[in-house]
Formats: sequence, C-alpha cells, structure tokens
Amino acid sequence: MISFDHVTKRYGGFTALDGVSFEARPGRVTGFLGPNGAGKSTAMRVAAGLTPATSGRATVLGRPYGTLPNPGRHVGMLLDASAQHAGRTGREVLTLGAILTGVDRRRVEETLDLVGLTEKEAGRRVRNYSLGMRQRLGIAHALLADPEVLVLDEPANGLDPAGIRWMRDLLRGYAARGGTVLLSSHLLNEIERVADDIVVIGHGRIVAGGTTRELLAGSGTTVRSADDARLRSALGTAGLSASPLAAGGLLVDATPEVVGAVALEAAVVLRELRSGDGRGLEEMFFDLTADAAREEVAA
Ligand SMILES: Nc1ncnc2c1ncn2[C@@H]1O[C@H](COP(=O)(O)OP(=O)(O)OP(=O)(O)O)[C@@H](O)[C@H]1O
Repeated sequence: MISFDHVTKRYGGFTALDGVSFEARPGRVTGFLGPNGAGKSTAMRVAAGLTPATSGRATVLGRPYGTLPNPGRHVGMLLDASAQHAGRTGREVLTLGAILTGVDRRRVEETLDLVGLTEKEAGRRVRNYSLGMRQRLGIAHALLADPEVLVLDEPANGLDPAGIRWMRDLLRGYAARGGTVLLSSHLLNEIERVADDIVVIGHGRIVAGGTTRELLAGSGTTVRSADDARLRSALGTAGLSASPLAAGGLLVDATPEVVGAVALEAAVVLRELRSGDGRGLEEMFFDLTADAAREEVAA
C-alpha cells in the first residue's frame, strides 16, 4: 500500500504538488497519469523519500519510506533508468544492488532472466545499452528483492511492442500475487490495459481517481430522440436525471437499457442510444487535463 495524505510540495514560490491524496492498494496496478510537468515524478520521489514534502505525508506499507527497515527489500523503484552507472555491466549493477539490500546473489541471474536480458547483454557495460535494455535493467533492479511494492516512473519508455506486452504480463502477475504497483506512463492505451485503478493529476492536483472501469464507464448514456423535451420529462417522472447536451440530445445518469425502456413507455422514437463505455482513456484524459493543456499553450 502507498498512501498520499494531503501532500504539498513547493519549490520556492512554485507549487508542484498541491494537497495530493490518494492510495495505491495491494493486489492492484495503479496508473498515475498527467500531462508533462503535472507532478507525477515529484509525487513518486516524495513517496521514495528522495524529495521531502513541504506538508502532508506519504507512506509506503504504513510508514514514511525512510523509516522502513531496509526499505530496498520492501519497495522496488524505477525512477530514472538513465541513472545507472554507465561504466558498470548490467550484472555488476544488479550484484551491487543485491549486496546493498542483502539479497541472495543467485537472485541476480533469476532477475536477469525475468527481464529477458541475455548472458551477453548482462556482461555489456550500461553505456552501451539501448534505451529498452536500460529500462529492463531498471525493472530488474526494482524486482531484485522481490518487494511487496513497486514504484515505476515511465517503465515502458523505450520498450518495443514485445517489451510492452512483457511488462504488462509481469505487472499483472505481480499484482495478482498481492503486490502493489504504482506506475506512471504517457501510453494511455497501455494504462487502460494494465491498470486496475487510475489517478489523474493536473497542475499538482488530483483531478480524478477511481477504478479504470468506473472512470471509463464515465458519463452514463447519451440519447437523441424525435422529442427530447418529452423524453426528458418521462425520464424525470421515472426519477432519472437527464441534462441536455450542447450538440443536441440528452446525457442520462442510467444504463442504455433503462433509458430505452423509458422511451418505449413514453412512445418517443429514438435516433441514438449510446453508453459512455466507448469514451476511452484518451478522451477522458484530455477532458480532465484540458485546463492544464490550455495554460501550457497560453504560457
Ligand atoms: N527540483 C525542482 N526545482 C524546481 N521545480 C521543480 C523541481 N522538480 C520538479 N519541478 C517542477 O515541478 C513540476 C512537476 O514536475 P514533475 O517532474 O513532477 O512532472 P511530471 O508529471 O513527472 O512530468 P513528465 O510527464 O514531464 O515527466 C514541473 O513544473 C517541474 O518543473
């Protein structure tokens, strides 16, 4: 479990995080989304004890990261894949990690295997790694101690399609065994596929959060009919709230089946009946972060 409780982070006069509260729960993958500069990395750094919060509290497994005994054994982090020592080989990076966290050295070979770095690649210096290989090494480092919690900032960055699928399966399997995963990504399709829960941040504030299913189910049913005023009144009589849409039609807080039944009862001819399901994460993301995007353009 990772908890943010009213976390605010200021850099001088600039507020990077503004009262951020959310949880990433065990057995689930939580996708952390937001435009560039929204505060995702800052929040992850606060959770990892690398950046102190100005106010509020972030805890991992019930405690601030820095107070966990041997935190490296419980929490696997990938915050910047390019931060590995370029002069060391992949195997050396992991061996050092194993020594520092007191993990059995055999785990190094297991982890290399797990992330698909070959014997030859593991012996190559990190400066000669491709971006995708660095990501795999970073993920291997995070998994080394088989921790209960994973915090991954843009882990899919630089992975090829097979690598992205591999990572998805890895994270799903990890969560299925009870692990907690918090991951940020700009690959919305991927988040839609891998995340159980989604948290959206814009300008340092949480603008939406919930299960992926809830968030994508979004906004009820869109209906257009031959007589929207009569349909709206019939829906009102049935106790359902309906609001007129700017482009015509109504947005109803009910399933398409229920709206269809009310229309049939009221003998109103329907022209369109559509659930919010098809809205997609991309559309939701742009709706929720539109203010942030507009301000960026204006700035
Ligand atoms: N050390 C720092 N000093 C001053 N400002 C900072 C510092 N670190 C981050 N910021 C600012 O805080 C804001 C949030 O940055 P952050 O890196 O958390 O965003 P992000 O959501 O991870 O963005 P991206 O998607 O581009 O990685 C940005 O405006 C950034 O410039």
